Amino acid sequence: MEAKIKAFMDEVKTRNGHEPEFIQAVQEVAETVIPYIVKHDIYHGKNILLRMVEPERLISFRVAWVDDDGDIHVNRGYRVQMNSAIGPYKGGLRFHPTVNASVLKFLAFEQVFKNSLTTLPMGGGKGGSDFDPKGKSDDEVMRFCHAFMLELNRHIGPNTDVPAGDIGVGAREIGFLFGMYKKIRNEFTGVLTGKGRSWGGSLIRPEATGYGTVYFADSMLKGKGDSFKGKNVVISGSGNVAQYAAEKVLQLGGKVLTLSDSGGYIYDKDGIDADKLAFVMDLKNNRRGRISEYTDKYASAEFHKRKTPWEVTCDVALPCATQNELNGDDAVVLIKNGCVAVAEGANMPSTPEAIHAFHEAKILFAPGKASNAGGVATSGLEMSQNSLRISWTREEVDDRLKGIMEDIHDSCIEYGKEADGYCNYVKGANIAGFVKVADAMLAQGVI
Ligand SMILES: NC(=O)C1=CN([C@@H]2O[C@H](COP(=O)(O)OP(=O)(O)OC[C@H]3O[C@@H](n4cnc5c(N)ncnc54)[C@H](OP(=O)(O)O)[C@@H]3O)[C@@H](O)[C@H]2O)C=CC1
Ligand SMILES: N=C(CCC(=O)O)C(=O)O
Repeated sequence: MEAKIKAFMDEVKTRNGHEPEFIQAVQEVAETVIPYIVKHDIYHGKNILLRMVEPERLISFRVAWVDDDGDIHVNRGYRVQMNSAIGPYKGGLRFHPTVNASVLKFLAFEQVFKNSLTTLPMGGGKGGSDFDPKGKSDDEVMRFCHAFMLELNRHIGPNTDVPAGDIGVGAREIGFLFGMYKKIRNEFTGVLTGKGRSWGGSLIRPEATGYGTVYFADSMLKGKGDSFKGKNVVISGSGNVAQYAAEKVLQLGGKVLTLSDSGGYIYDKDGIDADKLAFVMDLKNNRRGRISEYTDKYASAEFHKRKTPWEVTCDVALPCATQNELNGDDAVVLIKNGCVAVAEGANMPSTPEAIHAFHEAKILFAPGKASNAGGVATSGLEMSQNSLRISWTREEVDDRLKGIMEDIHDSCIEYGKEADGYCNYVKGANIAGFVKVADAMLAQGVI
C-alpha cells in the first residue's frame, strides 16, 4: 500500500511540486483514501483521485486599484474552481499577503471534501487575492473589492460558483463585492453568502463556523461521556471563527483562556467571559485593533508577543487562525499538559507531525474539513433560503446547523472507527467526503 501512495504522490508532485500547502493537503487525503479505493472495485481503473486533485479550472487575474493618496496598486486575484460534481463551486475568498495558487488550491481541495460532508449540494472552490486589508481605509477596501469583482463576476453565479468569506473577507468586504456584482449583472441573487441580514443573508451565518467547531468537539466529548462543562479551552485567532467558537464554549460551560493574532496571544487566567469577549469583538470588528490591546483593558491578563497559545495548559484546544499554526512540538506540549481534544476551526492548522502525535496519543482530533464545516453548511442554508425567498429564524438555522454537525460526526465514526474503538476522524472525514463526490464523478463520465 505504501508503494501505491508513494507512486500517486510522485505523480502529483511532478505537476504541483512547487506548491507545498497543496501537496500537504493531498498527501493527507491520499494516505487515507487510496487504501479505500484499493478495497472497492468500482473505483479501479478510473483514476478518480488524480482527477479530483486536478482543478476543473484555475483563474488568475490582475486587480489594479487606487489608494486614498491617488497611488496606483496592482494585486493578483484568483478563483480555483476545483470540483462541481455534486453542486456549484462553493468556497470562501481570502484576502491576505500570503495568498498564492498553492494556498488556494489546498483550500479548494479541502473544500470539496468538507462540502460533501455537509450532505448539501455544493461543489468545492476557493479564491482571493494577495491584497492585505489590514491598515487600509474602508474606501480603499471598497475600491479594491469593486476592482476585484469587475473581473471575478465573469466566472461566478448563483448556480455556477458562490463565494463567501474567509481570512480578511468579512461582512464589509462581502457587502462591497455584492454591490458591484449586482450593478454589473443587474441581478439580485444568492451569488455570495455571508450577505447582510437585510439583503439576503442568513441568521447564524456569522456565528456558524465557530459554533459548528464547538458543536463537533462537543459531539466528540459526548462520545466519551464528557462535555465542555468546566473545561479549560485554548483558542487561537481572534477573528470571525475564534470569536464565535469562544462564545459557544462559554455557553456550554467552558472557560476560554486565550485568543491570538499574528502579533501574539493573550492569556487570561480568570477566563475570557462574555463581557471580555464583547470587548474583543468591538476591538477586532469595529476598531480593527490588535489583540495586545486586551491587556490595556484587563491588566491581570498577559500578552505573549510573537508566540502561539499551545504552551498554555488546557483540556481542549481549538486552532482557529490559519494553516500550519500548530506543529509537532506544540502537539507534544498539549498532550503532556493533559489536553484531551483538539478540534480545528481553521483550515489545516495542524501540521502532519502534530496530527501524528495526536493519533499516537489517541486523543480526540477533528480535522478542519469536518469540524469547521459549519460555516459552509450555513452558507448552504443561506442559499436554500435565497432560493425559497424566505428567511428562517435563528433557532431554525441553529438547529439545522447543530444537526448537520452531528451528522458529520456520525459519518466520521462510520468510516473512521478502528478495531480498538479509537476513531481516526481524519480517515473518517476523508473517506466519507470522497465517496459522494467520487460516485457522482463516475456517473458523469470522463470530463
Ligand atoms: N470564515 C469562515 O466562514 C470560515 C473560515 N475558516 C478558516 O478559519 C480560519 C480563520 O478564518 P476567519 O476567522 O474567517 O478569518 P479572520 O480574518 O476573521 O481572522 C483570522 C485570524 O487569524 C489570524 N491570522 C491570520 N493569519 C495568521 C498568521 N499567519 N499567523 C497568526 N495568526 C494569523 C488573524 O490575525 P491578524 O489579524 O493579526 O492577521 C485573525 O486573528 C482560516 O483558516 C479560515 O480559512 C474555515 C471555515 C469557515
Ligand atoms: N471559508 C469558508 C466558508 C466558505 C463558504 O461559506 O462558502 C470555508 O469553509 O473554509
